[in-house]
Amino acid sequence: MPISSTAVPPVMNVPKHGLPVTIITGFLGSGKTTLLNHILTNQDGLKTAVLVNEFGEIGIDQELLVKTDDDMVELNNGCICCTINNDLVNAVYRVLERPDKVDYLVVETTGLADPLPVALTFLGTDLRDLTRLDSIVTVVDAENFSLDLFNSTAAQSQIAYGDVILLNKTDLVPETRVQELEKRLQESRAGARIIRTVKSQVPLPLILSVGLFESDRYFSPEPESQKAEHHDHHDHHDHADHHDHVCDDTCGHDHHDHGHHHHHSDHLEMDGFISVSFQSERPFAIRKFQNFLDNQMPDAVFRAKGILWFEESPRRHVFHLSGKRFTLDDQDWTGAPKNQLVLIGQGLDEAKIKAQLQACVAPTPSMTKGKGFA
Ligand SMILES: Nc1nc2c(ncn2[C@@H]2O[C@H](COP(=O)(O)OP(=O)(O)OP(=O)(O)O)[C@@H](O)[C@H]2O)c(=O)[nH]1
Repeated sequence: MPISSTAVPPVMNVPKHGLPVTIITGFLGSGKTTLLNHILTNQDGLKTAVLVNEFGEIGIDQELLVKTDDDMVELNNGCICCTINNDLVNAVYRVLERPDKVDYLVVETTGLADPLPVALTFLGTDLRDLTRLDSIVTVVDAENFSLDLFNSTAAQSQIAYGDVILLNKTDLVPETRVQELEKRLQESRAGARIIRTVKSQVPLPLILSVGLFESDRYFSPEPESQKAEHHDHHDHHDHADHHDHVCDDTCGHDHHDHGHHHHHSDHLEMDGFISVSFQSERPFAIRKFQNFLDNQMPDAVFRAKGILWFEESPRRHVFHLSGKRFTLDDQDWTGAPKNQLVLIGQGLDEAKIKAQLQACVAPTPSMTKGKGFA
């Protein structure tokens, strides 16, 4: 890869320009964290810093990412998708100012993020001179994808701005479906490099340091293919230079009041998604949790992920649900066992779901005394 690995100069002399950046985007559960793990385990001597932005109060992704020294930088769970964002700018500065040289930066957005404002954060602030936006990589779930995905503007933008599109989870669908999706993706994002993957396994030279990002597309006269759809997405570097949190109209959402300060949850409500987070210091009773999954969890839950602890098992269980499919993989605990679970979907009744999950928690041993349990 064309990235130098020269001896580390003293911190003040580290050239701060030109850190290559790849943005990983893609809808909920498409395989972004899986891709990040693939990158981190195959980075081949490069020092890759990672910024992860999650939707939900609990950061599950940090539990799911492979550990590579101190390469991981977690970004707050605040939304980085809605406007030029100081949190993101500050996090990138922290990466640039590290004493040990970082060769590459990968930013994973939430599954509900529009990647364009994230890109504009790199192009429209002082970061423009310190970083080099290499490409936007969009991960698509071949099993759950549809072009009108939940009427989510973010989901559509993810496709529209992908320089590389990984058509992932191709193991879960027939070849005819893969071909149909390839055709549709090609139509909606002419010129993108589309790569079929299973478990986001892609040769890294195809996605990193590829120089596919064309900033001209973002700051010059509107490209034909995007004209109708993204009319508002251009010539916003003036706004960006202000580094403020006032939402401009770069985020693709349907804002009517452009002057107001805009909290991140507003637009997520527009797309109708909310997240419900649950934690407990006591394990679940496995049959109760099974009952929750089978009979109580609303169909509107599209994505769930968690680290689960069951009374009946000494293992740590990693739980994923995407669409209708769920998996439960077991591992050894590294820290003290506990339950951490995030559910994301449209129109969820947060209080009800929390109460249902609370009812899955196994009674403390003292409560079962005298009831016939050993
Ligand atoms: N069968 C199959 N499962 C996959 C594939 N890629 C990822 N998965 C699984 O899909 C689930 C979601 O993957 P993640 O990488 O966590 O997805 P994500 O895009 O980071 O999810 P969010 O951060 O919630 O948006 C996990 O259980 C993965 O193991 C694939 O190609 N095939």
